[in-house]
Amino acid sequence: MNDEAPHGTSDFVVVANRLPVDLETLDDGTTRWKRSPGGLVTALEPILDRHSGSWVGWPGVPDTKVEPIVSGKLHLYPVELSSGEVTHYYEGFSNATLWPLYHDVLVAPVFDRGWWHTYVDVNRHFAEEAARTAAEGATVWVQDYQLQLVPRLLREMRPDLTIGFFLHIPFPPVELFMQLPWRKEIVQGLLGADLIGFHLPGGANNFLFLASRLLGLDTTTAGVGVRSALGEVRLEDRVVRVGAFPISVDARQLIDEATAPAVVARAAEIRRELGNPRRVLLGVDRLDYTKGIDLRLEALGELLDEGRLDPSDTVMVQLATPSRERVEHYVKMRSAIEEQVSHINGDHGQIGKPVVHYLYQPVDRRELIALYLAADVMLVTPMRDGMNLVAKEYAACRTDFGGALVLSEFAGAAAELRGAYLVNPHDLDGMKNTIIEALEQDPDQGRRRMTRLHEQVVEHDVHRWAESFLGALSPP
Ligand SMILES: O=P(O)(O)OC[C@H]1O[C@H](O[C@H]2O[C@H](CO)[C@@H](O)[C@H](O)[C@H]2O)[C@H](O)[C@@H](O)[C@@H]1O
Ligand SMILES: Cc1cn([C@@H]2O[C@H](COP(=O)(O)OP(=O)(O)O)[C@@H](O)[C@H]2O)c(=O)[nH]c1=O
Repeated sequence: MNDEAPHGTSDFVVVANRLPVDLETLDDGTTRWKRSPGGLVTALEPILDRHSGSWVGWPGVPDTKVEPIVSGKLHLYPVELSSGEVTHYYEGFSNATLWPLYHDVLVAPVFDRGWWHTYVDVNRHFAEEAARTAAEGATVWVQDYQLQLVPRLLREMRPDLTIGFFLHIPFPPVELFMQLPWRKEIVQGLLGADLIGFHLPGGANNFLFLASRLLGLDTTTAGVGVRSALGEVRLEDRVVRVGAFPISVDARQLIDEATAPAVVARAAEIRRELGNPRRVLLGVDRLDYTKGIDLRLEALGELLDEGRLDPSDTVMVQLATPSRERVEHYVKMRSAIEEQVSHINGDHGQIGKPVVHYLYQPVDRRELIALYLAADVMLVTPMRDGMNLVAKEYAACRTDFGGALVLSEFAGAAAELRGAYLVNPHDLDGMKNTIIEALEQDPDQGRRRMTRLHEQVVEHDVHRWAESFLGALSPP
C-alpha cells in the first residue's frame, strides 16, 4: 500500500466504520496493516475488487492520522478517531447501546447522553470525508448501525449524490426500538438514503412500520419480499425505498481455495493433530455474547456428562476472535466461556487430549477453510445474528458435500439455509438431540442436505447481493 489517493474523484464510495484493514502497532513500535475482523469486511472486499472504488473508514486505532492510501484498485480514506471518540462512539453508543438494542436486548442497552453526542459528531466526520471523496453524481453506499446518521448528513452536504444504506445486523421490532431516546433522529438519519437495505424482510417491515408510527409518514403496508416488492416511505420531496437483500459470501473464491491441494492436505493434517478423533465439531465466531458460544458448550458438556458423546473419540474446536475487548459484557462473556472450556476439559480430557481446543485469536482464512473441511459438524448457534457468514462459508467450502451444519433459527442465514439442522439455542435438550442427529446422520441424507446448502450459497453469492442492492439503488 502506498501512493496517496486523490479526493473528489470516486464514482463509487463505501462508507463503513472500519476500513478493510486495521493498523497494528508491533512490540518494536513499527506498524503494519492486518485484515479487519468481521463479516462486513469479508463481504465488501470482493465487491470493491470488482467495482473498483473508494472506502471511507476508521483504521482501527485511536489518535492516529493516516493519509489516504491506494491499495490496488481500491482507494482507502481513513477517518481519524480520538481515544475519547472510540470509547463513546464505538465501544459506547455503537456497541453498548445499539448493538444490544438491535439484538433482542440480550443484555441491557446503556442510554448515555454523552455517548449519543459523540455518535452524532463522529457520524458528521464520516459524512464530511465521504462528501470530500465522492465525485459529482457518485453513488455512496453507507454501511451499518455505527453510521445511521450519515445518509441524512451527507444528503445535506451533497444533494447530487445517490445514497444507499445497508444494515448488517437485525432491525428490531418497534416495541424494542421505541426504548431509544434518540429514536426519531436515527430514523430521520436513515431516511436520508435513497434505498435502505436489510438482510431480511422482517427488518424492512419493522422499519416501515416504525417510519409510519413514529414519524407519521406515508409508507407502503404490503410486506417487503426478498430482493423483490420493495417498500416505500413517501417524503414531501422524494421517495425512500426499503428492501431485503440477504448478504452472502464469495462462493467461487471459497471453492477455489477449498479445493487447493495444500488446503485439502492441511485439513487432513488438522485431524491428525487433533489425534484422529472419530468426530470433529467446530465453532467459529467473534467472541460476542450474541453468538451462543456458551450455549453450545453447555450442550456439549451435558452430552459428555450423560455419556451420549465419548470423549475418547470426539473433539470440538472453538475459534473465538477477540472483539470489543473493553466493553463490559464482552469481558464477562470471555471469562464465562473460558471457565466452561476448562470445566469440560477438566472433567473429560486426558493428558495431551483435551476435548475442547479453544483459540482466542484471529485465524487466517486458509487455516479457517482447512478447519471447515476437517469438521464433521459445524455449530452456528447465535441467540440473534444479522446473517452469519461463517454458516455460508462452511456450505460453500464443502464441495465434497460432507459434513453437517447445525444452525440457530435466530441467525439471518436460517431463512435461506434450509438444508441445515435448525435449532432453537435456548432449548438445550433440543440442541443436544440435534447435535447427536447431525453427528449420526445417514451419509446419503447428509450429502443431500449439504448439496442443497452448497447450491444455495453458490446461486446466491455476495456478488448477487451487491448487484441486487446496487441495481435497485440505481435502476437502469
Ligand atoms: O467491527 P467490529 O466491532 O470488530 O465487529 C465486526 C463486524 O461485526 C458485525 O458483523 C455483521 O455483519 C455480517 C455481514 O453482514 C453479518 O453476517 C453478521 O451477522 C453481523 O453481525 C457488524 O455488523 C459489523 O459492522 C462489524 O464490522
Ligand atoms: C473467528 C474468525 C472469523 N473469521 C471471519 O470473520 C467473518 C465473520 O462473519 P460473520 O458474519 O459470521 O459474523 P460477524 O461479522 O463477526 O458478526 C467470517 O468471514 C469469518 O471467516 C476469520 O477470518 N477468522 C477467525 O478467526
